[in-house]
Amino acid sequence: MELEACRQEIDRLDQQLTQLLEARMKVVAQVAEYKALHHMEVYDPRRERLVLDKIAALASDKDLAPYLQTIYRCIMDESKRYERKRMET
Ligand SMILES: C=C(O[C@@H]1C=C(C(=O)O)C=C[C@H]1O)C(=O)O
Repeated sequence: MELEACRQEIDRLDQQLTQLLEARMKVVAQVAEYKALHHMEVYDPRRERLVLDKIAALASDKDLAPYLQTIYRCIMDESKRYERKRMET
Protein backbone atom coordinates (compact mmCIF):
# COMPACT_ATOMS: atom_id res chain seq x y z
CA MET A 1 0.00 0.00 0.00
CA GLU A 2 1.23 3.50 -0.80
CA LEU A 3 2.07 5.92 2.03
CA GLU A 4 -0.89 8.20 1.32
CA ALA A 5 -3.32 5.26 1.22
CA CYS A 6 -1.88 3.92 4.52
CA ARG A 7 -2.32 7.33 6.13
CA GLN A 8 -5.89 7.59 4.90
CA GLU A 9 -6.57 4.19 6.48
CA ILE A 10 -4.90 5.33 9.73
CA ASP A 11 -7.06 8.48 9.73
CA ARG A 12 -10.19 6.36 9.26
CA LEU A 13 -9.22 4.04 12.11
CA ASP A 14 -8.27 7.00 14.33
CA GLN A 15 -11.77 8.39 13.83
CA GLN A 16 -13.25 5.09 15.08
CA LEU A 17 -10.74 4.84 17.93
CA THR A 18 -11.51 8.39 19.06
CA GLN A 19 -15.22 7.62 19.20
CA LEU A 20 -14.60 4.38 21.11
CA LEU A 21 -12.17 6.01 23.54
CA GLU A 22 -14.63 8.83 24.13
CA ALA A 23 -17.37 6.26 24.84
CA ARG A 24 -14.98 4.43 27.21
CA MET A 25 -14.23 7.67 29.09
CA LYS A 26 -17.97 8.36 29.49
CA VAL A 27 -18.33 4.99 31.22
CA VAL A 28 -15.23 5.76 33.30
CA ALA A 29 -17.02 8.92 34.50
CA GLN A 30 -19.89 6.72 35.70
CA VAL A 31 -17.40 4.46 37.49
CA ALA A 32 -15.96 7.59 39.19
CA GLU A 33 -19.44 8.56 40.37
CA TYR A 34 -20.02 5.07 41.79
CA LYS A 35 -16.64 5.02 43.53
CA ALA A 36 -17.17 8.46 45.05
CA LEU A 37 -20.56 7.38 46.36
CA HIS A 38 -19.16 4.16 47.84
CA HIS A 39 -15.87 5.66 49.10
CA MET A 40 -13.78 3.41 46.88
CA GLU A 41 -10.18 3.86 45.67
CA VAL A 42 -9.73 5.07 42.08
CA TYR A 43 -6.87 2.63 41.41
CA ASP A 44 -7.94 -1.01 41.24
CA PRO A 45 -4.79 -3.05 40.38
CA ARG A 46 -6.69 -6.34 40.25
CA ARG A 47 -9.11 -5.02 37.65
CA GLU A 48 -6.22 -3.50 35.64
CA ARG A 49 -4.43 -6.86 35.62
CA LEU A 50 -7.62 -8.50 34.30
CA VAL A 51 -7.97 -5.84 31.56
CA LEU A 52 -4.34 -6.31 30.47
CA ASP A 53 -4.68 -10.11 30.42
CA LYS A 54 -7.89 -9.83 28.41
CA ILE A 55 -6.22 -7.53 25.87
CA ALA A 56 -3.38 -10.03 25.40
CA ALA A 57 -5.91 -12.84 24.96
CA LEU A 58 -7.97 -10.79 22.46
CA ALA A 59 -5.00 -9.90 20.25
CA SER A 60 -5.15 -12.14 17.18
CA ASP A 61 -1.51 -11.27 16.33
CA LYS A 62 0.28 -12.26 19.54
CA ASP A 63 3.40 -10.27 18.53
CA LEU A 64 1.27 -7.15 19.00
CA ALA A 65 0.07 -8.07 22.51
CA PRO A 66 2.86 -6.25 24.43
CA TYR A 67 2.32 -3.08 22.37
CA LEU A 68 -1.43 -3.19 22.95
CA GLN A 69 -0.86 -3.72 26.66
CA THR A 70 1.40 -0.65 26.79
CA ILE A 71 -1.30 1.39 25.03
CA TYR A 72 -3.86 0.08 27.55
CA ARG A 73 -1.65 0.99 30.52
CA CYS A 74 -1.65 4.53 29.14
CA ILE A 75 -5.44 4.47 28.59
CA MET A 76 -6.00 3.28 32.18
CA ASP A 77 -3.62 5.94 33.55
CA GLU A 78 -5.67 8.59 31.77
CA SER A 79 -8.89 6.96 33.02
CA LYS A 80 -7.66 7.32 36.59
CA ARG A 81 -6.62 10.93 35.94
CA TYR A 82 -10.09 11.67 34.56
CA GLU A 83 -11.79 9.84 37.48
CA ARG A 84 -9.82 11.95 39.99
CA LYS A 85 -10.71 15.14 38.12
CA ARG A 86 -14.40 14.18 38.08
CA MET A 87 -14.31 13.41 41.80
CA GLU A 88 -12.90 16.90 42.57
CA THR A 89 -15.92 18.62 41.06
C1 LIG B 1 -12.42 2.36 35.38
C2 LIG B 1 -11.95 1.89 36.55
O1 LIG B 1 -10.96 2.59 37.28
C3 LIG B 1 -9.56 2.40 37.02
C4 LIG B 1 -9.33 2.37 35.56
C5 LIG B 1 -9.48 1.19 34.88
C6 LIG B 1 -9.70 1.19 33.39
O2 LIG B 1 -9.53 2.24 32.77
O3 LIG B 1 -10.07 0.13 32.86
C7 LIG B 1 -9.45 -0.03 35.58
C8 LIG B 1 -9.29 -0.07 36.93
C9 LIG B 1 -9.10 1.15 37.76
O4 LIG B 1 -7.74 1.25 38.16
C10 LIG B 1 -12.49 0.67 37.20
O5 LIG B 1 -12.24 0.47 38.40
O6 LIG B 1 -13.22 -0.09 36.52
